[in-house]
Order: sequence, then C-alpha cells, then structure tokens
Amino acid sequence: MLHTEFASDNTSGICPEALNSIIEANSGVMASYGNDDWTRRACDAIRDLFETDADVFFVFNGTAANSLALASLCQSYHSIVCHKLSHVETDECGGPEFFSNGTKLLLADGADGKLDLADVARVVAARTDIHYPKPRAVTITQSTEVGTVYSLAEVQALGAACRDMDLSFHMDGARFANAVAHLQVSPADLTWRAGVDVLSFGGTKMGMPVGEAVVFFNHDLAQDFAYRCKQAGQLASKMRFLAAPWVGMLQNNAWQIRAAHANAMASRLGAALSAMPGVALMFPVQANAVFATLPETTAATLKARGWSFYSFIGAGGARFVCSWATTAEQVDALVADIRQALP
Ligand SMILES: Cc1ncc(COP(=O)(O)O)c(C=O)c1O
Ligand SMILES: C[C@H](O)[C@H](N)C(=O)O
Repeated sequence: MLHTEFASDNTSGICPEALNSIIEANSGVMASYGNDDWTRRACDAIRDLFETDADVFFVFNGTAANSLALASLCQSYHSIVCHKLSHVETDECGGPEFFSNGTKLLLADGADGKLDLADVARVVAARTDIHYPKPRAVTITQSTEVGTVYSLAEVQALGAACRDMDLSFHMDGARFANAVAHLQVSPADLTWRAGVDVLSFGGTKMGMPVGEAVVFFNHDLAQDFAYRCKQAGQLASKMRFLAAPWVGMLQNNAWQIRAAHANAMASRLGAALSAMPGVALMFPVQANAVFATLPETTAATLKARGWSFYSFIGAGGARFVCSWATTAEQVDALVADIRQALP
C-alpha cells in the first residue's frame, strides 16, 4: 500500500531500537513510579549524553514537558518570551499558561521561525511597570516549528542575552535530535554550555511510542518538579516503559542515525520541490520538515489522492514531515504525484 503519510513525525511507528528496549524491559516485576533500574539507566544515559549531572524527568508528551518546564521557571505574575510561531503559543491549548497559573506568553518575531535577539530585547524592555507581567524566561524551539535550526552561535547569543537580562532559558527540543544531526555539535554545547537552563527533550518524534524527557541543567529550577509532574498526572506508574526506549535510542547513537535519516529524506524532498515550477520552499530545509507553497489546485489534488500533510502550521503553506521511517521511495512517490498535480 502506498505510504501517503507526511503530516507529522508523530505518525511514525516505534523504531526498532526503542521497541527492542521495551521488550527487554518487559520482564518480570519491577518497582514503579521511576524506582526501577530502567529509569535509572535512562537518566544516567541522558546525563552521559549531556556530559553533566542534570536532573531528568520523564513525561508523556511534549505539551506536558513544555508546560511543566516553563511553569517551574515562573510565578503566575511573570511572562515568557516566545516566537509568534512557537508550539507553546500555537498548539498547546494554553498549557503553559494553565500549569503556571497564569504566566503570560509574550510574542516576539524573527526570520525563519527563530527568535531575533533584538526583538527579544524589545519585548522585554517594552513594559517594566507594575501593571505588566514581569518577563522571567525565554523559550526557543530547536529545531523550529518551520524546520529550521538555530546555529550554535545563535543559541549562545540568546543564552548570553538571557543571562544579561536575568531571564531563564528554556528549549523546546521536541526535535532536538534533528537539530543535533543537522549541526553535528555536542548536545552539551547546544544546551547548558550555551546557557540553556532546561530542555524538553523529545522522544516521541525520534521514534519512541510516547514520552519526553525534561532535562534540568540548573538544579535550583528542578526543585519539587517531581511533585509538579505528579499533580499534573505526568508521573507514570510503569515508568520503566517510558524510560526503556531512551536506553535503546541513546546507545550506539541510534537517536542520531535515525534523526539524520529523517533529515536526509526532508532534504531529498526539498531539493525536488525547489526545482518544480510554481512550487516554492518557504524556509531552508535544515531538519526533517519541508514547508512549500503549492498551487491551490495541486494541494487539493494531492489531498484527494490521499496524501496527508498539514497546512495549519507556522506561516501556512504545506508542511511535509519526514521521520525515521520515511523511505526514499516514499519521498519519490510524493514528488511524482506533486509534479503530476501541477497545473
Ligand atoms: C515544536 C513542538 N513542540 C512540542 C510538541 C509536543 O506536542 P505533543 O504534546 O503533541 O507531544 C510538538 C508536537 O508534537 C512540536 O511540534
Ligand atoms: C502540530 C502538532 O501539534 C504536532 N506538534 C506536529 O508537529 O505534528
């Protein structure tokens, strides 16, 4: 059956390395609520990956990871600066505001879905009076909602600015694996060494069935986070099955092999689309997503033929997302159908 699914990396199955670990963890009885050996191993694997003694917590999805991480940075009278296209603003149904008891998201801009340093400073300085929620944190998405990647220097500059403005720095890393695969830099350099205080480390999109890790590089901010997870219904009783895939994905560098493949499929698709008349790439293809403007009739024809892709993300256009499971043949079949559907 033709694979027509390019809506999201969330539609892929479980990659073998994650599944094999779950099967291996499924033996006998084990302590619950994270007191098992698999959770310990997964936390240690993440600490080894980031080369630092981070506090690690596992939650069920990215909205919880982002909302609870941001809530741990702010009081209800604070505000958080984010990009106007950020997931926390557009696709978390008010989760960050809810779980922080009212922290306000302040929208800033920047090209290619990336926060512009000057615009962050503008937003932070715009209001300093008592009547306005005090800026307390900045959040960026790496890789971004539009398939771009902050360079190491850009993250470092934002980290330095946060330090200078006494702001905490959060990274929505739902697709952090894809950003590392693109940049080929160390996870430590791209996070805590650049000033990131807490990372929502995406597992679901990299090939796990479910699960994200919240990685605190700033121990003070992790205080009582376990209670925040429990109260939000994010403490898994059978934690070993949330943790085991991390062991499988982080060993033998599977997380990067799989992410690099997804990125390569997106690059393959982007290269083909950029050569098509009437089709234009909206953003550089740097991770595993391609955003393109298509002739209206083309998009409708593709949907009618069963192709699945979103048109509501970011700045519009058609979003095609490749995952660890996407094959070159599937990309080429999509390209052929797009070409055939052009006016
Ligand atoms: C940039 C980004 N952040 C976070 C998430 C997490 O969302 P969810 O709650 O659907 O796992 C997603 C989508 O899955 C996303 O695309
Ligand atoms: C948009 C949706 O929430 C999901 N984060 C995705 O990228 O497919």
